Amino acid sequence: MTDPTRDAAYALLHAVFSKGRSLDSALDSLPRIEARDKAAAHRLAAAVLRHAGTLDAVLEPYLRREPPPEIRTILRMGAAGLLFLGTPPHAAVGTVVALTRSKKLVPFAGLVNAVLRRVVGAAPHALDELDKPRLNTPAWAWTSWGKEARAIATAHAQEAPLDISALPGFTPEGGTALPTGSWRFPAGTPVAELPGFTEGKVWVQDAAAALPAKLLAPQPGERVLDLCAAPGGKTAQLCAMGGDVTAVERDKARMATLRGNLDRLHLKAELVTADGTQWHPAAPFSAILLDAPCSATGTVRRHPELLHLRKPRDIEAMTVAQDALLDAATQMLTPGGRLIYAVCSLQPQEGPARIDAACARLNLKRDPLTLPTLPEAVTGQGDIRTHPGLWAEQGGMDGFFIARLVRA
Ligand SMILES: C[S@@+](CC[C@H](N)C(=O)[O-])C[C@H]1O[C@@H](n2cnc3c(N)ncnc32)[C@H](O)[C@@H]1O
Repeated sequence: MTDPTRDAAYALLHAVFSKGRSLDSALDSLPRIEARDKAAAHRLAAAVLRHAGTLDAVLEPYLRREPPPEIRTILRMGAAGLLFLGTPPHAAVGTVVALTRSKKLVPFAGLVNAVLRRVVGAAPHALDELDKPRLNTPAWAWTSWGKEARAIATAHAQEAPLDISALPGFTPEGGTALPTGSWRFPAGTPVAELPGFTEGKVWVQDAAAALPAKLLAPQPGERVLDLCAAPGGKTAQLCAMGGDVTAVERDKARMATLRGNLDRLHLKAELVTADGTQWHPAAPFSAILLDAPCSATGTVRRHPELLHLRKPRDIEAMTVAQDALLDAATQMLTPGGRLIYAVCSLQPQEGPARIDAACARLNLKRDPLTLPTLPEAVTGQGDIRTHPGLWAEQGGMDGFFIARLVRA
């Protein structure tokens, strides 16, 4: 017998590995199945993506030659069930052998059965000697993360907690108050069950993602530009702080999501659907938030497919877009005005290197930041760099790079 969970998990992994799709978009296009099966399939696919390097190292001694990619996926699924999800051996092996047959890979069913039975035998100590963080991280990413690489990669083994931001004056019951002002709930908490969600008092936003708008600190009534705005977590913060916010977003569908999010929170901003590198405001702004598109390597805990899909050349391509947006934002800034640049990336090319280049090319200078509630995130240059290994005991946080610039 095959089962709906294994079928759906295989479909998710096929979409990621063979079609380069994100896990979220693959989940959206699954055929209709029970919510419980869908959640279990998501958990299994995410475990394979998070631990793929470790799973391959466990399987390696039992494979005489490279199996077809479909069989490697099936073996990883069986081993992930056994080693990371506590699936009983007969179920972990039996279901993926049945899956192998149902995918018309019958000649490999014996191999899958034999290899996974060896893993069952080795299971109690199969992971003991392995350098799991290193095995699960591509070499280019590990090298680029410098001395924090091990802490970051270790944190990637866990699902991220659910953080929220709340409107001023609202206290989300049952949440843990974080020093930076966000509220934390355990991973897997259903969003609709969050206190204040249906009343439009809170929105989902990682603790690190909440920092850029706080660091821009708009004055009540100040005209503020949010240049890459959707889905609008930071727009909501800027509005809630009393800013007179203009939110620009290029993608129509994402702008519709932003509009829905602001409506739910009863917040108002001027919404402009436009390419931020082409749009010209009627008057310049004294405060701009540029939360630029990026490789998103700071969000691997939430999107474990990212390290399988991203390649170094994608990061180079992002820096071109980031420079163009920095050029455009500078043109929209009043003399003496401040610009917060943020990316949810751990890659130095998308962070400090973009700011060094902007200061050399444009009429801008770095204005060093302080962050008394998270001093360990402040770099020697006065930028902020968070990563999932910070506050590790409390569940970590997304990786963000944030810099403040002023126009001379
Ligand atoms: C990192 S996300 C922004 C997240 C958002 N600030 C928030 O807190 O919810 C980057 C956004 O920039 C948009 N974008 C990318 N290039 C753009 C451009 N040239 N002009 C305007 N928006 C752009 C993307 O569609 C995406 O929605």
